[in-house]
Amino acid sequence: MNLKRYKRQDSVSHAYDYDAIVIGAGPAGEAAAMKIAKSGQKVAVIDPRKQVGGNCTHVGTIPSKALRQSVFNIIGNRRDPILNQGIDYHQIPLNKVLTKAREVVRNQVETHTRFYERNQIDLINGWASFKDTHTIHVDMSDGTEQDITFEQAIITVGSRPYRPDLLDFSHPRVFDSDKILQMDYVVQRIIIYGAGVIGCEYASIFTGLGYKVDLINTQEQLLSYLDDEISDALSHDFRQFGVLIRNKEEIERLETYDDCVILYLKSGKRIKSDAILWSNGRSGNTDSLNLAAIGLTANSRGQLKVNEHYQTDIPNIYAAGDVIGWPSLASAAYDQGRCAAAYMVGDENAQPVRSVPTGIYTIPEISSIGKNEQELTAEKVPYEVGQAFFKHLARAQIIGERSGVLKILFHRETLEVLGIHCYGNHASEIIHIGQAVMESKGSNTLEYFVNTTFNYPTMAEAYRVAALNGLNRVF
Ligand SMILES: Cc1cc2nc3c(=O)[nH]c(=O)nc-3n(C[C@H](O)[C@H](O)[C@H](O)COP(=O)(O)OP(=O)(O)OC[C@H]3O[C@@H](n4cnc5c(N)ncnc54)[C@H](O)[C@@H]3O)c2cc1C
Ligand SMILES: NC(=O)c1ccc[n+]([C@@H]2O[C@H](COP(=O)([O-])OP(=O)(O)OC[C@H]3O[C@@H](n4cnc5c(N)ncnc54)[C@H](O)[C@@H]3O)[C@@H](O)[C@H]2O)c1
Repeated sequence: MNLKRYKRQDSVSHAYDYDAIVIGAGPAGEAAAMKIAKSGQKVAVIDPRKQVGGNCTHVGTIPSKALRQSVFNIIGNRRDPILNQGIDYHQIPLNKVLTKAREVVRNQVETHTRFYERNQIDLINGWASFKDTHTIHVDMSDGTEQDITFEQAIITVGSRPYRPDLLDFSHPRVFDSDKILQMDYVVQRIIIYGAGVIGCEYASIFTGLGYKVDLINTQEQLLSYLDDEISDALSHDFRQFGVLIRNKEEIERLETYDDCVILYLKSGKRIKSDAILWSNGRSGNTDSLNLAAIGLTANSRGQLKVNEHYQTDIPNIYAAGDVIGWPSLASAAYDQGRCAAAYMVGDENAQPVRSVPTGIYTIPEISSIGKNEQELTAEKVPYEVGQAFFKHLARAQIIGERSGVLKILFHRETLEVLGIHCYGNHASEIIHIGQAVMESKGSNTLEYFVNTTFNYPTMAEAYRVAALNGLNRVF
């Protein structure tokens, strides 16, 4: 254990304005603030946004997921002869499709603001930067400035899209994942540069709206950390929906015009399109924090190093969420923030975040937990596969989800569940049944799924079907 305990001196603590300061009101900051407040300490959260929720609520997870749902509904309506009203979605700019998303953001902000109020957490509206290890300077949104002293602090400033100098993001046809939410004109074609999670999710959204998508991937295959079969299924479906995927390509330059952009690739290819969405990575928001004043440095991606208690090299300063890198998910950010705060208030039994499921909201969804086939093969683990195809499930047929698969990877001798991979709608929900079984000591084997009666008809039944399929392969 590498905990550098910061000794709390009661006589000194009252000399500070706050027991703890949280810098950033995203999921990591919110969770940390709640935990600290519930432990009876005086805490304030600083954020330049007038509303809580962080990038997660305003430009990241929430708007992109709500947008995806609107597009999913549009696709469903288009396929349904009764609901299809002949609307030409090509004529609707993206920022109009976002109407529902804005309502969700509003509701989320209201809900979370109440959490802060009920727990008497002070919200300070401004940019924070360090003066020393116990003083934070705030450039307040009303133009004033103030210095606030604290006993401990946690940095939860999140991340922003990485913007290479090569591109002019002020041009109306050049977007990143924040700016795309304001796209107010109609396009027929779009280039997505970067086929990470954001690039793939937006490829689904744009094809759902009927745009032609050129997806430029700098890697050899889509989302290479996924099980190969799932990654292949995604590539196959993307191509079916009209996405032109170009793997192992790299930008040379981008020419921008009033009515189009032209992307030149190092391989010599050129692609002309109406606009480009750059989705190639993110950087931690550490540059405005004046870290030099406390002797901390961030890496080249603006991220901070922490120990297993989310403590930076400065004992009274912690960090959590996107600013510490892996896994850069809202799901994990919340748990990391709460766990870091637990250590801050002296609870040493808190468990750091280690096992995180993948939930990718392409259309259809992808979700997984545990090892994939490539990893198990490389480790020479004697594993077997059980599969359930959605098209054979009664529930899937009823709701019209014909494409999709659930794969369970298990040890062929002990039957221990080693990995679960799901491709198909509701995958991000379905995965949690398998996750619970994998985490339950003593009953984490395939037998659980065989000996359990599932509601019928359900998507969850896929577990029993896949388990029996897998057992039939064991000899
Ligand atoms: C398009 C997109 C889709 C995503 N989809 C998903 C998804 O489906 N599921 C998922 O789990 N994750 C998803 N993510 C990732 C998720 O949004 C992030 O992991 C999450 O927002 C990280 O939370 P955080 O608390 O670390 O910081 P953030 O949400 O980034 O919030 C940080 C806050 O700190 C504030 N701040 C920055 N600098 C300062 C400063 N100097 N002083 C004071 N405040 C400051 C910022 O204003 C911001 O409000 C997505 C991200 C993007 C971009
Ligand atoms: N459904 C979800 O869970 C979901 C959805 C969207 C985004 N996210 C999160 O948002 C994050 C960003 O997603 P993404 O698709 O932009 O990127 P990514 O992290 O998948 O990476 C895309 C590519 O950019 C490169 N890169 C990353 N940061 C860079 C930097 N600062 N400078 C140069 N290159 C860099 C990476 O090496 C990779 O080749 C991911 O970590 C992801 O977890 C999650």
